[in-house]
Amino acid sequence: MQLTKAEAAGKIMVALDYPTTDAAAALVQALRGIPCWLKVGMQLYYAAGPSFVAQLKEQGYAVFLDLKLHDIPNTVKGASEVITRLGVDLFNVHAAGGVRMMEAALEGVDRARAGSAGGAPPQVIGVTQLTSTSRETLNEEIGIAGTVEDCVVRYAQLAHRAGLSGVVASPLEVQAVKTACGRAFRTVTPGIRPAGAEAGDQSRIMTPQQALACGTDYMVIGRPITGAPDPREALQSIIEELV
Ligand SMILES: O=c1ccn([C@@H]2O[C@H](COP(=O)(O)O)[C@@H](O)[C@H]2O)c(=O)[nH]1
Repeated sequence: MQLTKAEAAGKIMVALDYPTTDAAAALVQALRGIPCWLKVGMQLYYAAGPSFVAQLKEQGYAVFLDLKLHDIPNTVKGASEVITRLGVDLFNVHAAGGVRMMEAALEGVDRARAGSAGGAPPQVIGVTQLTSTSRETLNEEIGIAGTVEDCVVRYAQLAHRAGLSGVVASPLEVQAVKTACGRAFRTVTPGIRPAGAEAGDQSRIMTPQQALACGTDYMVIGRPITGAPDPREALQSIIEELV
């Protein structure tokens, strides 16, 4: 599939993993005009809170709030209701919480929407196995037998059954997830490393080009951009690789 630069940028979610609003705002400023998504994870959200999310939305960005909810259904429902009111485009819950918990997240979205003036609801996706998890960790520490792919597909099927829009998985599992849950079921893939970049704590990785060839819908990319001497240039060169 031939992508335009704007389409390629729209597949990239830049992970704003920073400890302060100022540091995150500086990165956002550096990327100005590139129509990528922005991902706010735990570190930045705990530091900056809802007001920073609101600022990103005011600037016109599509925002993925990556808080990975995992609690009893009633608590997840309440948190999802509040998150929906923030106006984010996408948020996630752990598929390991089970079907009922994931359904509760969607009920929270519906409850927020019932009292609102409208606008598109956020999509909710399920985290399968973290991209830092290797087969050894899965089998020997966590105690789940079988391959990582088997486990990811099982969790994806639970998320699908609950009615979620897709999952977070590594690009290595995209094809298996699509086969099991259908092409419309979204895959959001961290574990992206341009050729030569350090894997760091990520275990299941692919280059942006490989991930695109596997059919990923969105690529989450943090340190290869945020840790680069020129983050804007780093993002642009990834986009060039995809067109
Ligand atoms: O399985 C998962 C789920 C979430 N993440 C998040 O994605 C980014 C990846 O950052 P890099 O610097 O490109 O490794 C980060 O915010 C994680 O919290 C993930 O990596 N794996």
